[in-house]
Amino acid sequence: MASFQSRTASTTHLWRSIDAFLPPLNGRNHKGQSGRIAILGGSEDYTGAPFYSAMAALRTGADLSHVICHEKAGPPIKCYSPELMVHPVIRFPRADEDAARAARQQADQVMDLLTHLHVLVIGPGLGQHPHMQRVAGDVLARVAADCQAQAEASDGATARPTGPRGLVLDADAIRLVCDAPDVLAGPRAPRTILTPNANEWRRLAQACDVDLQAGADAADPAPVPSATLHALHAVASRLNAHGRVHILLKGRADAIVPGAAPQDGATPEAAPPVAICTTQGSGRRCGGQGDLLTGCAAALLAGAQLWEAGAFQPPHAASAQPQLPHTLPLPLCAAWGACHVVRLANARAFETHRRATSAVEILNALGPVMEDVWPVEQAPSEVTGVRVARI
Ligand SMILES: NC(=O)C1=CN([C@@H]2O[C@H](COP(=O)(O)OP(=O)(O)OC[C@H]3O[C@@H](n4cnc5c(N)ncnc54)[C@H](O)[C@@H]3O)[C@@H](O)[C@H]2O)[C@@H](O)CC1
Ligand SMILES: Nc1ncnc2c1ncn2[C@@H]1O[C@H](COP(=O)(O)OP(=O)(O)OP(=O)(O)O)[C@@H](O)[C@H]1O
Repeated sequence: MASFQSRTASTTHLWRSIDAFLPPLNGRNHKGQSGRIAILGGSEDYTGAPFYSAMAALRTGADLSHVICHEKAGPPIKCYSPELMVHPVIRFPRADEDAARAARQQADQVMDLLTHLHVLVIGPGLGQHPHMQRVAGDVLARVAADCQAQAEASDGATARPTGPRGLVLDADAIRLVCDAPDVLAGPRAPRTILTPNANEWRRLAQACDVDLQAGADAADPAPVPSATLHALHAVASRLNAHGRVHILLKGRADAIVPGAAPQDGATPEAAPPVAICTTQGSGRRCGGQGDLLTGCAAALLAGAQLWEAGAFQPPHAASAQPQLPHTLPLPLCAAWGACHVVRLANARAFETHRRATSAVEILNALGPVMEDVWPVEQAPSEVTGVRVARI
């Protein structure tokens, strides 16, 4: 197998791109304009995962965070935080009910909740119960089809999208893609970031008929071996040949690779950009960290897509919206940014909590880390000035 021709995006370029598309906090935008996120997950067994994901989205700067979950997961998640909007609309069908019909009806309810949202995360705590998988699979297929249809309808017109145009798929939602590898194949499919861990990656590669042993070289000194990057590109391209799907493989170094059809005779500059995140975390590897990553990625992807749509009021009344300094794919930047801040938050939480570090401490470190990495710019005088009116 030929070695994979890719170019690694520089950290500075990734950082600057995120700096440009992070929603400005200048008092000129209204609630929801900095990102409306939903998490579809949360089952009888797993209620922490969607909580971590939804809260991480808020801590990364999204305005509104919804959790759409199983009816038995709703009450505990509501008790964890008053900040989340929790919709426990999934319930197991009764014995006398047609299971497929019940799943379709519940997927209808979910679709209604997704109207006007920017990014949907599917997977945290979803579990493998056939009914949860069926509802989530139905929603995934419909979001993908709606996004494609809306994009086609708005070609040459100004029609506005009504559902999420970005997806983050994790954990048991990756099974949905393994079961239906064509679900995201459209040229205008939602921009999607898949975030498999090592197990999920093996399953996904197998479903896409990509051999992880091909070209493997145990002596490859790179943080992410060339053969792995090649396989990531092959899987992402199998899922979508138009560059709409990115895979973020989590591990000692995180690799983010876009899919696209390789071009014959492409110059090195035209090679697909990949992002590698080796930011120092800590040795602590507690459950829930992947869930935090999904929420961060969703918030950043929402910001990127809103920036692209020109949705933000510029920082100052007379200024224009900042331009992206580099032409890196937006999901690549969002995914790298999420890896970077979650690793930094892990390290920061570990400084205090050491062996007791858990996902909640990492969540609490996210805000300070965001401020360290992308400080909120000095607000203009029109919003900082305090005037006391004397009557
Ligand atoms: N508090 C919560 O509610 C949490 C719920 N979670 C949910 O739990 C469900 C199942 O997650 P699991 O963590 O069991 O499934 P995984 O597929 O992540 O792990 C299954 C097994 O593989 C092992 N494993 C994990 N990462 C590995 C790696 N890099 N290399 C080698 N082996 C590895 C694990 O030790 C485990 O025994 C998902 O729905 C997930 O969303 C998790 O996200 C953790 C937190
Ligand atoms: N060996 C490692 N060293 C350093 N960081 C790691 C390592 N493995 C994973 N990470 C980081 O932890 C984060 C979550 O990855 P992880 O593999 O734990 O996901 P997960 O198994 O899906 O998590 P969850 O417990 O939420 O289901 C990623 O951002 C990754 O950067």
